[in-house]
Amino acid sequence: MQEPSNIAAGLTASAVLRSAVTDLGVDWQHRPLQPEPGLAALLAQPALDDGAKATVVQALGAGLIDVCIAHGYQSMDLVVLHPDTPGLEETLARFDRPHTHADDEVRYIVDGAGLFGFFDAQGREHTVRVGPGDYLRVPAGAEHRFTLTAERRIKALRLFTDSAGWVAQYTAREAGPMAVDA
Ligand SMILES: CSCCC(=O)/C(O)=C/O
Ligand SMILES: [Fe+2]
Ligand code: NI
Repeated sequence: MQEPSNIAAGLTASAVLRSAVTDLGVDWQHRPLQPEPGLAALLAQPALDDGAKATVVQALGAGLIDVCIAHGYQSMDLVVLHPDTPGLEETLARFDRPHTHADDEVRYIVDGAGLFGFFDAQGREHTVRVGPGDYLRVPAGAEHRFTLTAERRIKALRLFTDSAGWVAQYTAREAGPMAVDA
């Protein structure tokens, strides 16, 4: 049984993190995921073929139509990363360096977990661990980075205004490796 002081400390830390991330313009919500059994079975698979990815987007994308309308997102896809993803570490190396994007970075996590780091004006990093049901919208130009937890597994819907090229523009910030045990 946690001591009340620890519970209070935990709640305070969470509120401080949420406040810091929100102050950076990041929209961080929890939208509970309630997949029907067939979809849950798909999400439980490590890898998905294109047909299965399209099924997931079709089933869960409708729940995000409000943000598509509010922010003009035109397309959606599903990113699937798992331990046997070819070139996984090289892919992660592209995103665990502080960077920005010319477009919003919008992710709805539907399986697995990930870690986003956000940098404030004082150069402090605020790390958010996301899991199923977590929705994040990182506004264009907001400095961040991303990696996977030790589980090396995530499935996330990605919403785009323009999916022409999801390019990371690296900033000059020096940052050590992200702690993956968050
Ligand atoms: C799970 S999204 C893959 C990482 C990515 O697209 C990005 O830009 C992270 O900052
Ligand atoms: Fe990014
Ligand atoms: Ni939930």
